[in-house]
Amino acid sequence: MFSHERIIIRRGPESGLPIIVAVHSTALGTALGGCRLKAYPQWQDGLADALRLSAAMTDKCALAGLPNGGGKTVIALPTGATPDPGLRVAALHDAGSVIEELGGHYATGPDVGTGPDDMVTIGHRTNHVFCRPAGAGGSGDSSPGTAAGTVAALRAVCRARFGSTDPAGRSFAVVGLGRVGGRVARLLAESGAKLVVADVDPAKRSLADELGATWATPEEALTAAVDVLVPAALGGLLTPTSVAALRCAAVAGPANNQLDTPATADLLHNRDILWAPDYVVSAGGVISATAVELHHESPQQVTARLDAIADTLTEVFASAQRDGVTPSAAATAEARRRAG
Ligand SMILES: NC(=O)c1ccc[n+]([C@@H]2O[C@H](COP(=O)([O-])OP(=O)(O)OC[C@H]3O[C@@H](n4cnc5c(N)ncnc54)[C@H](O)[C@@H]3O)[C@@H](O)[C@H]2O)c1
Repeated sequence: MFSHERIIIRRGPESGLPIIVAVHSTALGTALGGCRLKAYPQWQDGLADALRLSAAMTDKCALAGLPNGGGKTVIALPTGATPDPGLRVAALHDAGSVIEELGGHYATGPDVGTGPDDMVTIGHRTNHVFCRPAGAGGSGDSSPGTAAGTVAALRAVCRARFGSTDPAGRSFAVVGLGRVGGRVARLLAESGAKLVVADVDPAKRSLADELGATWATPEEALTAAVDVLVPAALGGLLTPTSVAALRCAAVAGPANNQLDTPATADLLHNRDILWAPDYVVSAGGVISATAVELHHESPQQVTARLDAIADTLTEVFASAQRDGVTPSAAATAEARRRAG
């Protein structure tokens, strides 16, 4: 079903590249969604990405309790192309001009292929942009917020699965020790959790040693006998094959798009492994990125929003159990209820 409010597709006048801005919903407020700069076999593949990701942002914002809807910008590069700095600036200016035309119905931030510095460039054409570097008046790195929201989510998972929110004495396998995963591992260790950690980058082993965690290969961590598996690297970790090999009671982490297909949520459910939908768990990033720049909220309000991720998950788990559906289905139903 076609459900998007507005889609603009334009050959950028400065770059000549396809600029796609999809506004899925403004029912709750300004649509939010990052600017993706990526190579696609056909520009239409970029359009498909913009449609899918903008709809997902509507669900994410609704479940994060934000007064916002979902949108997305895609700058579609030809396959194999790496834009020179001049073309990159031109493309970001083109995207900014389209966003400005939307008059505040949509605001953008970083996504695959763009970062906080690029938001400064987009900001030459529009003020409807967030997550600029802290030195440029923005909120800077969103990963501390994502990590804090993830830990709140893990507490809700522990309550649902083990009857207590306390991670002390519980075991967690953290796969990916990057900006978010490294912080999550540290916060869990400080709470007295037992950790197995993994990363493809051997340099991350020093963090494992510092935290007193067991270092493992990503494959070993995935199938470790732990209470909770925490995916914090790339998406697509949960497949029919990997789910069959899991030895954890729950899976909850910040990695985006953890399921290879939506049907894998049923496989987890059938194995009685509690899966916390990733777009609920990882919402701390968009919450913290927009709090200062768009919503002018105090640190206390931001903390309350991050903590509320736990309440949302608790509601999702309860309604899933009540209705005999997966947490994934319950989260989608709740998002639709909130976003109208
Ligand atoms: N940064 C945020 O605020 C934010 C917000 C929402 C969601 N996320 C998602 O959280 C995940 C982590 O984000 P990040 O910002 O920490 O990224 P990052 O690039 O800083 O860290 C990713 C880490 O995973 C490791 N890694 C890559 N492939 C791996 C594999 N196969 N097995 C084990 N480790 C592997 C990398 O070496 C790196 O240390 C991503 O899926 C991201 O989309 C991040």
